[in-house]
Amino acid sequence: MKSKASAPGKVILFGEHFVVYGIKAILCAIDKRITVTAEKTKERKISIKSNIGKLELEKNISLSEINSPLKPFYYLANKIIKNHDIGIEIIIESEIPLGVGLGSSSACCVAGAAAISRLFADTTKEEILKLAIEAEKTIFQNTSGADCTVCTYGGIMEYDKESGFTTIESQPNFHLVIANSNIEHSTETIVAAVKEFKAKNEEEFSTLCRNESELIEDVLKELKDNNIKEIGNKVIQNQEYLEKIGISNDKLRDMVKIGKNRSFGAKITGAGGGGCIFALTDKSNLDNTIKQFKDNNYDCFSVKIDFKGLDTF
Ligand SMILES: Nc1ncnc2c1ncn2[C@@H]1O[C@H](COP(=O)(O)OP(=O)(O)OP(=O)(O)O)[C@@H](O)[C@H]1O
Ligand SMILES: C[C@@](O)(CCO)CC(=O)[O-]
Repeated sequence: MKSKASAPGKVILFGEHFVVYGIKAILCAIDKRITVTAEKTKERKISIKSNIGKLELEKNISLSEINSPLKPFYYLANKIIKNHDIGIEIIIESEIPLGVGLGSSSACCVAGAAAISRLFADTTKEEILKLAIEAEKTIFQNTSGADCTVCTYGGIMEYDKESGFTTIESQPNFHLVIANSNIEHSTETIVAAVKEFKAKNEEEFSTLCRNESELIEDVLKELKDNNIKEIGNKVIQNQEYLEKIGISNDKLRDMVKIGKNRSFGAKITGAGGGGCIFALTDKSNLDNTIKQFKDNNYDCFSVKIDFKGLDTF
């Protein structure tokens, strides 16, 4: 028997990094997915295959001995099958570029947790999310949990570490144009750099947290009225806060400038340091925004909000 699950990637619209320190963020799932297939095998091994590599190991190996990006899958498989006299084969297929802020790791953890656990039981989304966050912590200990949450439930939501998520019901009709700097980042490293910035600039950081929090409350109001122009202005404002905490660079700044030319606003999304920016558009300026990026030789594509979230089949 095979068990298959897919989960979407994500874009953080507002509040990355600050969310790690308890501030609310607004994020949405996007229509690019990772699909994981899991199958029980007679050979008592855990075998994982993906476009980024392969891993085949016995059960019950200590995680500290595993130095592979496929570690979250090993963690999930071992946790779930360790007391069963079987092995497991896991296959990963991805439409989400890796390490560029679009939530490839969370989509992997959510789809992996669902595909593997559902070989044995009808796990709920809540149980799957809990497993996925545990798995993500094997590569990124300090995760706020925001990414796995939106990859599980889909749609657009507000999220904070303490209260979890609330779905935003207005279902805005955005088109997001994503431009990729093609500079890979490690989320863990950038989050650690922000922690250092905070330690050296406590006062400035708490002012920025307050500003971000106010900005997010304003955006939540604008979302109710679908006021895309004003939301675009808030995107521009949020980018300024990200500049201040040091997660931007010359290439990202150039991309944001180009993105702003025709769209309602543009900013980094996710950890930064490299990765992607998005430009907020609707039908009226989608094509012109894409053209701006292409004319300047930047890789770009448009995405829409995914309202489905985790899918199992
Ligand atoms: N196709 C894939 N196959 C297997 N594992 C993958 C794949 N894509 C992503 N991953 C997992 O996700 C990790 C990349 O996570 P990272 O947090 O650095 O980037 P991201 O999730 O794309 O960006 P962000 O967290 O900023 O949204 C990889 O090291 C690997 O563990
Ligand atoms: C940078 C960060 O805020 C988002 C990464 O996609 C980290 C996190 O929320 O875990």
